[in-house]
Amino acid sequence: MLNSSAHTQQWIELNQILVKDGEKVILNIPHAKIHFDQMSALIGPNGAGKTTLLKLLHGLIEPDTGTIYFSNPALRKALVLHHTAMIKASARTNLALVQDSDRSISNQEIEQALKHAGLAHLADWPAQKLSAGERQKLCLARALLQSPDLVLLDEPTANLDPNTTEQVEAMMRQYKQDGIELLFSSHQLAQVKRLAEQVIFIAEGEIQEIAKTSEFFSYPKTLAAQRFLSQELIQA
Ligand SMILES: Nc1ncnc2c1ncn2[C@@H]1O[C@H](COP(=O)(O)OP(=O)(O)OP(=O)(O)O)[C@@H](O)[C@H]1O
Repeated sequence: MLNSSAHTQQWIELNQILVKDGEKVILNIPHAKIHFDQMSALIGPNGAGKTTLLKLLHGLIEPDTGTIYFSNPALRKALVLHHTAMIKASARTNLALVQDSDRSISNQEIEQALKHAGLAHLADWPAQKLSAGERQKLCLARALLQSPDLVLLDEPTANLDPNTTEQVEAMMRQYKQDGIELLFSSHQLAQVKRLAEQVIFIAEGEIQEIAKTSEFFSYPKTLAAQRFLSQELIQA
């Protein structure tokens, strides 16, 4: 049984989860309980199942078998995927799309969100012309407008330069300070050490370890994690 720290309030419990594509098993999680009082990072090799797990936790995809329990069934979740499509319209219009699903979001809140994301000067700019970093900030702002309790982020700073990475990380820290729980996937282990208090390590579709970040990097328990980390050290 995989269990993250036991003294927390919000958690998600996965039981007998299988996600398949035809005969191919993409996720196989007999049991895991993930607590969300800490910023959490989802790490693992390419193709391990990180994006699929984020989509599953969000509810964007259903498991083939198994159940997912939330400590709070009304938990509001937002998902920021690595490549988010933009419609051919301004940054403001793309942000305002959230009003389609939540009519209570005011135009004033849209303007505030643009400002907080540092995008006020680009509000009328075509979204397709935004840089990767500006797009990502827009996606984070869009997630925040949904008043989520938990934000799931898929590689939030992939392809971003160090300065923009820092800005996105600052937004993530701010979320956390505002009481929003965060789970992000990343291939940047230095970033994971900087931001995350808890690591969820996944390999070959299976959650192998859930541990405090410092413990995971100092004393990885599973062979899969030891191999993963030693390869990273060789590549560094
Ligand atoms: N819609 C899909 N249909 C079929 N197979 C899929 C689908 N989505 C993902 N897969 C497969 O599931 C496995 C896990 O993919 P996933 O994108 O979740 O991994 P990941 O850990 O996020 O990878 P990466 O680090 O490379 O982004 C891969 O083998 C992938 O090819």
